[in-house]
Amino acid sequence: MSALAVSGVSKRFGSLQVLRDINLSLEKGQMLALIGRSGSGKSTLLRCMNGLERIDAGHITIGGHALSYAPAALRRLRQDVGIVFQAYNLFPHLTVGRNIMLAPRLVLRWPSARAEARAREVLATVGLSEKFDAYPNQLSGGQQQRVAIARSLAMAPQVMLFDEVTSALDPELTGEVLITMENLARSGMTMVLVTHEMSFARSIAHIVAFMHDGRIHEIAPAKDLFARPRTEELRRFLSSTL
Ligand SMILES: Nc1ncnc2c1ncn2[C@@H]1O[C@H](COP(=O)(O)OP(=O)(O)OP(=O)(O)O)[C@@H](O)[C@H]1O
Repeated sequence: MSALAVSGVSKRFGSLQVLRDINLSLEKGQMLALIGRSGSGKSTLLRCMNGLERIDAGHITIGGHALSYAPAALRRLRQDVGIVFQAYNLFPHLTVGRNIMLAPRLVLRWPSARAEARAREVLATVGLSEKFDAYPNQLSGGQQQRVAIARSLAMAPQVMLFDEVTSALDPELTGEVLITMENLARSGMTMVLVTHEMSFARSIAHIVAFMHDGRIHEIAPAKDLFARPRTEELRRFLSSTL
């Protein structure tokens, strides 16, 4: 059974067709990178995967559950699918630990001690155990992004989505987020990431999908896609990113 399956998905915003007949499937522990020009539909596809955007046609299945928009099903989906954005959106007035404990406390209604234990566990996963009592403004951008990842992990998702998570970071901080994501992949997490950084996609993803005009134009194992682009569109895109 796939950890994530997308079949025949289409989506339009008014008269603009943004996604056209998207099909893909990921096994547990696989990492997919979505690449392509600005406006090709990458973020929209990612947002459809956790119900932030509604699809017009097709099906999305996560961990065997079909996506539906009934409120209870959406709540369940948001627990199963974590999403991390370019902006970390940590609450500045709460410590790192409290930021991470918030969703388990409010959504899962966990008692404080259990939420704290979970927060310490996921903070260790991203290599920031010693920052439990720090405030976000005492951390670097890379550290804040790792806290944002930990905050998502606290809900024990089956799939993690990353939208341009390194774009706001200085290049020297990108590496630490990359290591965190590689460790997650090794632990068996299924992941989808949107990125403009080809070196990031090349070094971290198992599978890369090139989106063009709302379609998956090429999809292949990372090493094949970059070494042997099959279409003129991908060749042109890759040379524009050099
Ligand atoms: N909420 C919305 N309402 C209307 N149009 C939208 C909305 N969100 C996105 N779009 C349009 O859909 C198209 C695809 O946008 P999307 O953000 O998915 O592209 P992208 O490939 O992720 O681009 P980028 O790399 O710039 O983030 C664009 O033309 C965009 O302007």
